[in-house]
Amino acid sequence: MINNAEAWRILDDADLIYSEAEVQAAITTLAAAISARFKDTTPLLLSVMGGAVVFTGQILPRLYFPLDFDYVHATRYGKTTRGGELEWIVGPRESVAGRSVLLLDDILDEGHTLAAIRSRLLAMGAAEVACAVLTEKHTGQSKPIRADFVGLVLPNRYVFGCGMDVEGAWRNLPAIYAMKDGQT
Ligand SMILES: O=P(O)(O)OC[C@H]1O[C@H](OP(=O)(O)OP(=O)(O)O)[C@H](O)[C@@H]1O
Ligand code: HPA
Repeated sequence: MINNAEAWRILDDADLIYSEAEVQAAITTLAAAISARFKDTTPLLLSVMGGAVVFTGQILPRLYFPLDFDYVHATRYGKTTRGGELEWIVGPRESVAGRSVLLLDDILDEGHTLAAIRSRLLAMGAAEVACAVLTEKHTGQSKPIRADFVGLVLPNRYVFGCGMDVEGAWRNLPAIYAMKDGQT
């Protein structure tokens, strides 16, 4: 991980994109939309670790329907700000067969992570796979997947906070920041 001084420098230089209050309002709105869609379904919620940890913890108590909960762990950015090959750390368990699955993640960026997870779940027999993301980045490029539920739209910059890390740091911030242009 980057050192303490570097982490503070990145935060000092960053631009606030969404305040904590805006994030909380978006999660409340998302929770209502997801609850309306799944109230008769009892889906399996799968949190995509580690970035989804904050979003998952904040949205779960606002979801008003019976659900099963589990997680997968996959990464393709590691401690960098550029995506690479997807590395599986914990895959889905066999119990997804026949289930309606809702993936929760912090960010849909280029879309390769959620697309790969969805493919693997469908290959394991999941009946349907929907995606809810706290944020989606407007990359200007086509993506291999669409999210069914999107909380907040992001500019095409490297962001951090609310579960999203910059070189391992600052997942714990309650608001969302963008790194100063040219810093990545
Ligand atoms: O749409 P994509 O371009 O594929 O990027 C999105 C993914 O990138 C981040 O994960 P990361 O690989 O950084 O691992 P992390 O969850 O441990 O931060 C994030 O949590 C998403 O899962
Ligand atoms: O902009 C980002 N920030 C943090 N993590 C990410 N994973 C994909 N894109 C990003």
